[in-house]
Amino acid sequence: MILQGTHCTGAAGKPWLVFLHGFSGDRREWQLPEACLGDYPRLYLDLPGHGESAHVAVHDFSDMHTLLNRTLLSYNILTYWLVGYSLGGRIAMYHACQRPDGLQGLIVEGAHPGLRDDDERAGRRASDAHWAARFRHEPLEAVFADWYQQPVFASLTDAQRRALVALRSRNNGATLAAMLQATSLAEQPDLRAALAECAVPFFYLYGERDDKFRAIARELPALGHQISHAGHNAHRENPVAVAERLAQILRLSIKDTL
Ligand SMILES: C=C(O[C@H]1C=C[C@H](C(=O)CCC(=O)O)[C@@H](C(=O)O)[C@@H]1O)C(=O)O
Repeated sequence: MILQGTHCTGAAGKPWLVFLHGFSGDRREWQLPEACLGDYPRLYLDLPGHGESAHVAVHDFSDMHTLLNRTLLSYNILTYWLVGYSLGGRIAMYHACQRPDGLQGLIVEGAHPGLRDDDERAGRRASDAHWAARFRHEPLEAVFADWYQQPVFASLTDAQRRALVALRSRNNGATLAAMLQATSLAEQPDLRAALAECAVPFFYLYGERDDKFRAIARELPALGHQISHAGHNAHRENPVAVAERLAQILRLSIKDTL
């Protein structure tokens, strides 16, 4: 079993860029201008429980790491950069902390490195169990209408919320719920110490209107980049700025290694 994805060819000698979307998204959400990244080979994956990987399930982060490794191998991807948004960023950070062969760099957008406090974990576990029960048993339109009222999405306009609710309601509620709990922030180790020892270049993008993750960026041993005119989902709200920043990061990092 591997994850389904879309792969795009690139210039010889360039590392693969592997994109991991956020909770309730899918591979298609990375609508980044081809002009910025087109000469890199790219793989856009659907995470377990999502898109064309809806039938794929994982039990925990270790299982997700093993599945990602198997998927990369099946695409014969031997050297790559990981680009992960939110849930995809947490999965990418966990993967990087296992020091996988072939990983050249880590770019994370608006993702949490892990909770420090057991009470916080217990609270998050209960909250994610509540959301999971709603995703399993209620109409997705009603659940996502409440989901996008969470503080992390405070910067969204009503029109942006309506568009996201319509888009995200095409998911399978039961498989979303399973992934939400299997890879809940409550189940993720606190990765801060391991990230500080991260053996590859580590970059962290955040939307200028995403107060929560702008603050988290300051705690991390990563080069932080603010994306203007954007909230939590920066690549959706300002794809040009995200693509240009990715291209700059790659250009400068790969030049340094030549
Ligand atoms: C509510 C919080 O966390 C949830 C929101 C963001 C994460 C995500 O992937 C959402 C993607 C989107 O809807 O655009 C999600 C996750 O990391 O799994 C969280 O469950 C919060 O305040 O951190």
